[in-house]
Amino acid sequence: MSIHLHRHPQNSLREQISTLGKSLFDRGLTMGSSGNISVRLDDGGWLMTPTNACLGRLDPARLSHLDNSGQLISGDKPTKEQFLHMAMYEERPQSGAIVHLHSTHSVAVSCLPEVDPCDCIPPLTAYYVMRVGKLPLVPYYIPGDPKLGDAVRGLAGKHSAVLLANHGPVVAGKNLEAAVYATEELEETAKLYLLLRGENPRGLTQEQVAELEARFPRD
Ligand SMILES: O=C(CO)COP(=O)(O)O
Ligand SMILES: [Zn+2]
Repeated sequence: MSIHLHRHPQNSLREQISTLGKSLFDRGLTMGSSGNISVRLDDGGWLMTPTNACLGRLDPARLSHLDNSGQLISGDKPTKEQFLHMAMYEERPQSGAIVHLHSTHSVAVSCLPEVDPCDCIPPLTAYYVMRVGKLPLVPYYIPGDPKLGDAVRGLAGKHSAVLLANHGPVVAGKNLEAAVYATEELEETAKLYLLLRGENPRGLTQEQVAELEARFPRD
């Protein structure tokens, strides 16, 4: 008797969401049941992490599968930030994945009184410019507030990453790996920014930033 193993095209994406979620959680990049991940599917639908799920213990089979209007097709109830993710995708047809975390240093920066709301972290390193670029601050809303979607809609066309005030980063990438790399770069640069606070550090010059943007365009 032959065994026919049918591999659903979503299977590897489901596994990748769970593996990278665990990697982020295991390294302390988000705590408890905070944070959420989504991936856009070829048919315009999405896979999203369920609400109240721990990113360290995702079950690939229970991820929320949504159609292209955001209706749940299968799996557990989606993240309460579903509309935030969908608003970001709407503005960014080139983005295939979004990661939202409560990564500590990024959240700390989101609480500082002196941050420039148009650009929360200066261009300290080349990789920050290459992966993140300018980081606008989104005013505070309660988690899951549909108004968060409206607030990012005006920013996400120009920016692949935004920082939610007193909450955390939301980062888009062309695929999940790219979104995770950018989130990690953002968190490390937030840490550097806090380490160097009060030291008047030299950032990259406008010319150095322009050279990086020409050589390594972000999507
Ligand atoms: O980070 C979160 C809310 O902003 C977590 O919410 P969910 O558990 O609904 O994904
Ligand atoms: Zn959150």
